[in-house]
Amino acid sequence: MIDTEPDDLFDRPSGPVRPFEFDADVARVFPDMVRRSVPGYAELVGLSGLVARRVARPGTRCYDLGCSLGAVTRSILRQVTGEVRVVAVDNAPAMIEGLRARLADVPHSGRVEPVCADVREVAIENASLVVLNLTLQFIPRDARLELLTRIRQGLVPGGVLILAEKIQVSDDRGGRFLTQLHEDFKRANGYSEMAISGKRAALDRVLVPETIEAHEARLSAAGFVGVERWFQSLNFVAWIAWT
Ligand SMILES: C[S@@+](CC[C@H](N)C(=O)[O-])C[C@H]1O[C@@H](n2cnc3c(N)ncnc32)[C@H](O)[C@@H]1O
Ligand SMILES: O=C(O)C(=O)C[C@]1(C(=O)O)C=C[C@@H](O)C=C1
Repeated sequence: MIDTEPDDLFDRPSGPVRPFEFDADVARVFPDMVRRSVPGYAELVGLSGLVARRVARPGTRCYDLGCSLGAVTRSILRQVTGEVRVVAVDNAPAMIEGLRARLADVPHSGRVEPVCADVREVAIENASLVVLNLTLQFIPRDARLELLTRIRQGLVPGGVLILAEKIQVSDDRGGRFLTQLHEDFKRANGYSEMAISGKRAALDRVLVPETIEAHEARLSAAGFVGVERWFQSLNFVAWIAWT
């Protein structure tokens, strides 16, 4: 088992803001970063495996799009036995390298196909499950509908999409409260004020969140006939969408 290193990437004053990138430094600390930054992350990953168990059919594929180090891929492997392949896609070479290393001692990892590519360039075919866990938010906004439409077209009958995103909250008291609580969550997990504000600046215009309403309207526009919001922790929301 490969350990994660502690995330201290934003703990030093860094001069001009550099846009956030999924480079080798982020890949090295990613498990610690995502656990301390995304409330409910472990639960979401575990539940995604249970969704896979329910929907994956022998002879089909599960896609983990924007797989990072493969937490969702491993969750699927833990829950789904039998003839199901998992296609794990990320365009960050350091993430795919880390995924391969983490699969080395995982049972049934021969069923995983790691792919280093842009998710917009990857064919989605014969899919019983597609997972976009905290990935769509990094895709240019004008490319999101086309990606979701291709995913919907690649699903077999009964197949589902799991979409999980940081959401844009409204600029009212309730929305501001969620944002403050998310920052409290980071503080409670040991992030400094400098780290919180440094990362906020680096993510600006890189992670582009949208409202719950915008996501749900786009899922319908992409042709999904059923959309269920099944998970929310502060300003992180997940949907299941089916054809
Ligand atoms: C927040 S991480 C996803 C976390 C991961 N799904 C998990 O559950 O641990 C976002 C990932 O999406 C990847 N990514 C962003 N844009 C991408 C694109 N256009 N194509 C492929 N991967 C992309 C990043 O490299 C990064 O690893
Ligand atoms: O919103 C933040 O501050 C985050 O850190 C969120 C987030 C994400 O949602 O992907 C951003 C970058 C890292 O990948 C981990 C978590």
